[in-house]
Amino acid sequence: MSEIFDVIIIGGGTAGLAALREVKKRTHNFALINDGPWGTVCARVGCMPSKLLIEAANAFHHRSTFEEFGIRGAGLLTLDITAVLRRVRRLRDDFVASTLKTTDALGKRAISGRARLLGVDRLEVNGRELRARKIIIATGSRPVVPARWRTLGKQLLTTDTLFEQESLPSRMAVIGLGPIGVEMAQALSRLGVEVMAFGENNTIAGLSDPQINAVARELLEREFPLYLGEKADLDAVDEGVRVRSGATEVVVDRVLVALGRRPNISGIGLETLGVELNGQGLPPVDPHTMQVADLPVFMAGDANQQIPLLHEAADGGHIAGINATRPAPVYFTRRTPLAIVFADPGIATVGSGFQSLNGKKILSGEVRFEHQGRARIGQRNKGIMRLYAEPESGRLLGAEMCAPAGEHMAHLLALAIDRSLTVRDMLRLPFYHPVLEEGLRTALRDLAAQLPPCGESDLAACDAFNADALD
Ligand SMILES: Cc1cc2nc3c(=O)[nH]c(=O)nc-3n(C[C@H](O)[C@H](O)[C@H](O)COP(=O)(O)OP(=O)(O)OC[C@H]3O[C@@H](n4cnc5c(N)ncnc54)[C@H](O)[C@@H]3O)c2cc1C
Ligand SMILES: NC(=O)c1ccc[n+]([C@@H]2O[C@H](COP(=O)([O-])OP(=O)(O)OC[C@H]3O[C@@H](n4cnc5c(N)ncnc54)[C@H](O)[C@@H]3O)[C@@H](O)[C@H]2O)c1
Repeated sequence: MSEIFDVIIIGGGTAGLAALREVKKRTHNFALINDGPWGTVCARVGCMPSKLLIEAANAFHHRSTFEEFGIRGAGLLTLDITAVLRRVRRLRDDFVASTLKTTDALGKRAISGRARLLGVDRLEVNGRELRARKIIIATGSRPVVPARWRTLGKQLLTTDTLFEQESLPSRMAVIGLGPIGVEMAQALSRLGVEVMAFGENNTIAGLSDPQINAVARELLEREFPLYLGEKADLDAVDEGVRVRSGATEVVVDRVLVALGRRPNISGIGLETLGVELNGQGLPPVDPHTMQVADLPVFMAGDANQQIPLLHEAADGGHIAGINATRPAPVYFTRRTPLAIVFADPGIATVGSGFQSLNGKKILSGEVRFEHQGRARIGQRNKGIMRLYAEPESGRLLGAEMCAPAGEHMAHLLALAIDRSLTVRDMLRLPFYHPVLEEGLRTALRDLAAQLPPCGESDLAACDAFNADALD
């Protein structure tokens, strides 16, 4: 007779750990199975090491503002790239260790091995069959690398291998300009690598508003060339790797491939669940319960390909963990959409992005940061933010931006959208002076000018001075 667990979680990443946190509260009869290294993609090879590299790159890049501030000698500063990468790994190891505390404490209930489903209540791992009343699939995702490109060997990097490098080459191509490509291309360029970036689409970093995209492109192009609108292809040549994209052909030392990520579902036996799988081999998953069809099976995190972001993986795992330990699933309302790309200026989409409002009647308000007072003070006066609102009510619906302090502005806007605040509600809030958020207020005023006027006794009607020092 094989063992019967209340819950088996497959995948010890962020979604799996979030599920575990909930499952543990309700039963001790569970198992967590993880294939490959423990420690989560986020901490090992994702969010954390990428942000570590970006911070070092931006710190070095700030020397370009020193002369204007009156600080001399910036040209004498040098970069010890080996030390930069060593720090990335040192802090990365610390972050990984923080996640291992949870799984190390599980003892025999943490199983290292590759799980394969045998049905809705059975799976196989390390040649052993386990049974479970409920199963949570949280197997994450991995970088897409075309089979033909794999022959490039060590000349081809992904974010799985980038942070393990001891040094960086002189010339690199970054292929794919989604969030990963944009973040890493800018960081590598700021760390002194000659970067050439290729994207098959004309839009970058997940943006959909053409005006924001145009500004983001223009700002990045000041730092390194972007070749957009054509699929890139690679070949090994004597001098390195040849990248071809439309009429462009360049030879580089190494290539960072950032073509997207694919759910880890091949060979895990989803076909044994007895539900129809879509073209990508995925079963139907309710984003409010994380349940797979009406089965005692749940699927969370990057594995279900719904919203491949850390906080969404954590939420999905949380929901799956609760629902896998209840007789009937609870329906959860998901958070206001928020996606941030840690470029400089910061790129973000909040609430409904421009594309999702396509065809709907909306008002848009805009600010450009060239003349914004605080941004000029800090030499950060680049970028644009556009807000979208409902014409009748003035309710904020969404925003896209490539703006200084974009990650913080995006959170403020997410709060406003989540609370269904209107443009006037927001203009009634305090804006300290001089702060970058006054730029956000300018965009709100742009929207307010398109709405029916409010009364004189309402501070929301407070106009701009049209003076850089005061707005
Ligand atoms: C470079 C990079 C930067 C990122 N930056 C950000 C960011 O700044 N902000 C943000 O929100 N998101 C970011 N992300 C995305 C974020 O990291 C992911 O959305 C998140 O880590 C997904 O967590 P998960 O639990 O679904 O998967 P994972 O953490 O990948 O966990 C899945 C686990 O399941 C294991 N597994 C797979 N198959 C099996 C099997 N058959 N049996 C047992 N175990 C299996 C895997 O080995 C893995 O350990 C970034 C991602 C990358 C790659
Ligand atoms: N800051 C963040 O929140 C953050 C950072 C990094 C990653 N992530 C998450 O990780 C996921 C994966 O990121 P990603 O940037 O790898 O994927 P992505 O799918 O967003 O972007 C990949 C891009 O590569 C392009 N591409 C594909 N083949 C190509 C080719 N041959 N030549 C040129 N371009 C090609 C695609 O058109 C696409 O635009 C994202 O969806 C995101 O959710 C988030």
